[in-house]
Amino acid sequence: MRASLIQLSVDSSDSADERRRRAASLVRGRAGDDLVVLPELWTAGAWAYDRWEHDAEKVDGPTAAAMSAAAREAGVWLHAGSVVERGEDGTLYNTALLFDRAGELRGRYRKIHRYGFDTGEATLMVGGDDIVTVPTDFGVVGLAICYDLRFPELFRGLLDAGAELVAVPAAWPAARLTHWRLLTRTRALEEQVFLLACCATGTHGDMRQAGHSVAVDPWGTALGEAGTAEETLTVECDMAQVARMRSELPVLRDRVLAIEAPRRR
Ligand SMILES: NC(=O)CCC(=O)C(=O)O
Repeated sequence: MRASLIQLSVDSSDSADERRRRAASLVRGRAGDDLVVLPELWTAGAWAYDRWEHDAEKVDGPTAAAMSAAAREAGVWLHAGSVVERGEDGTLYNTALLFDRAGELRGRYRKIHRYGFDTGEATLMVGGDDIVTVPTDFGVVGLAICYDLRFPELFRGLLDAGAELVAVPAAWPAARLTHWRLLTRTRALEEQVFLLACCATGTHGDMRQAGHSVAVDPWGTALGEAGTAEETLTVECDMAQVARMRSELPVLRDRVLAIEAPRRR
């Protein structure tokens, strides 16, 4: 299985329309890949809160239309990162979209954990409720977004729902690159999944993005890691490695599901 992570630059110097055109053209250039992944909120900008009301769109809005067409033209599964979704009642969500090779929307995940500690996303958006996995022709894909990386219970839920690969679009700040590196490897290793984490680069909302998109295998080894410029990282994933590792190092079998709280003396 061949996957590409398109590490887009999301910079205050260009517009959502320009980025949409650029992303569509980069996706069309990935014919022959099985899966292509884009970053979090790459149209509006994950840290450009002042753009969200303006750039919010319905789940079948302009980003979905452009990405569906690009997926179909390239014949790839496309994880189109996430968009600022405007729900039926006007509520905003951070929503990831997964299209199949025919451009059909096959997965939609509303980010469960909102970043901001009572500011930004945590106040402007509503969190989702559902764990989402999608069967594909190369394995079961689980969906998570950026800050979700800090919550292992979501990844355990994705594992229990059958995930063999988790795609994580992100807009992680450069200042916390150490956390990004640790968490991406750890989530892949603990769930014994491939983890494809596609981060934005560039600066918007005064926040410099980390870049360093990474593909990690179930052993916790990075198959490839991007730098800090806009670039496409392409890796080969041997999906059979998931079953092999789960059988050769069967730690998941040793889970104790009901751990009692320690007794106080
Ligand atoms: N966009 C995000 O979810 C940011 C997460 C973040 O900055 C962090 O967890 O640290």
